[in-house]
Amino acid sequence: MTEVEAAGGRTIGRLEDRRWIGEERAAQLAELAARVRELTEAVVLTEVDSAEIAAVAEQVAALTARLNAARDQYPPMAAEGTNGMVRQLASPVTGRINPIAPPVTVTVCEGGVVRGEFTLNTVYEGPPGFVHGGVTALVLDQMLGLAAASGGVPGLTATLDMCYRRPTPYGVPLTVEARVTRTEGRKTFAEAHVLAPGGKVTVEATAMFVRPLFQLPQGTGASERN
Ligand SMILES: CCCCCCCC/C=C\CCCCCCCC(=O)SCCNC(=O)CCNC(=O)[C@H](O)C(C)(C)COP(=O)(O)OP(=O)(O)OC[C@H]1O[C@@H](n2cnc3c(N)ncnc32)[C@H](O)[C@@H]1OP(=O)(O)O
Repeated sequence: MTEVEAAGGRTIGRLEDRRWIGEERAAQLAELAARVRELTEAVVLTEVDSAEIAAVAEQVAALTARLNAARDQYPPMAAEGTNGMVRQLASPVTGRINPIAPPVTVTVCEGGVVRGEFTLNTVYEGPPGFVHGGVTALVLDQMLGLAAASGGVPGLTATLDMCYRRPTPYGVPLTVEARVTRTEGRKTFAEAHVLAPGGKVTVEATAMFVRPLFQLPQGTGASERN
């Protein structure tokens, strides 16, 4: 596969530089990421005393050092999913090995709808009691991009327009649905929304993706499962 370069010659990614990891290791890292997500929320919510906070900080630093004993400079990929798309295991949205990803579980449905299921915890709070709007924008951008990749032309986000209808609650199951509305040459237009329990739309988004002129690696993107 050829090197992928952005305008100006900056290398943005070479799939052959990535480690390709199997199901067993991906599942093990996903388990670790799940524990780190719990840790992250515990940090935000803890009420233990300051001596205990200092002791835990020391232990966490030691654990980080253990993981860094052998580390790569790029996140790993996993073997191809269906649709011939590479699974970006460390996506900040769908990547189950990435502790900052909720993660969103994605399904490509009949009729070109790409559906994501996820729950956000208190770590993602924006206005008190509700999800940060930048977090729903992140999720919507990814889902719109996946819709473009699976039903249109894969590309980079050129525009992303958000419309926040209602506050999005955290701690409850949320659904996001995205689909392509049209394609024009290198441009793919898509729309998406977030649904709270009961089916109320909380956020709507539209986006345009442009296939860049530099060569994209075959199958770059994420599949319907990570
Ligand atoms: C190793 C990875 C490789 C990439 C993998 C992609 C595959 C995806 C697969 C799976 C998806 C997974 C999910 C991902 C979801 C998350 C996506 C992100 O987070 S993307 C990061 C944020 N976005 C950027 O960083 C873009 C920065 N911008 C650019 O790089 C350029 O501006 C780009 C590529 C968008 C367009 O640049 P030009 O030089 O190729 O094209 P020009 O000639 O400027 O525009 C082409 C047409 O588009 C219009 N256009 C471009 N930008 C526009 C804009 N902002 N507003 C309106 N129109 C725009 C132009 O007017 C033109 O239209 P006319 O052909 O004349 O009709």
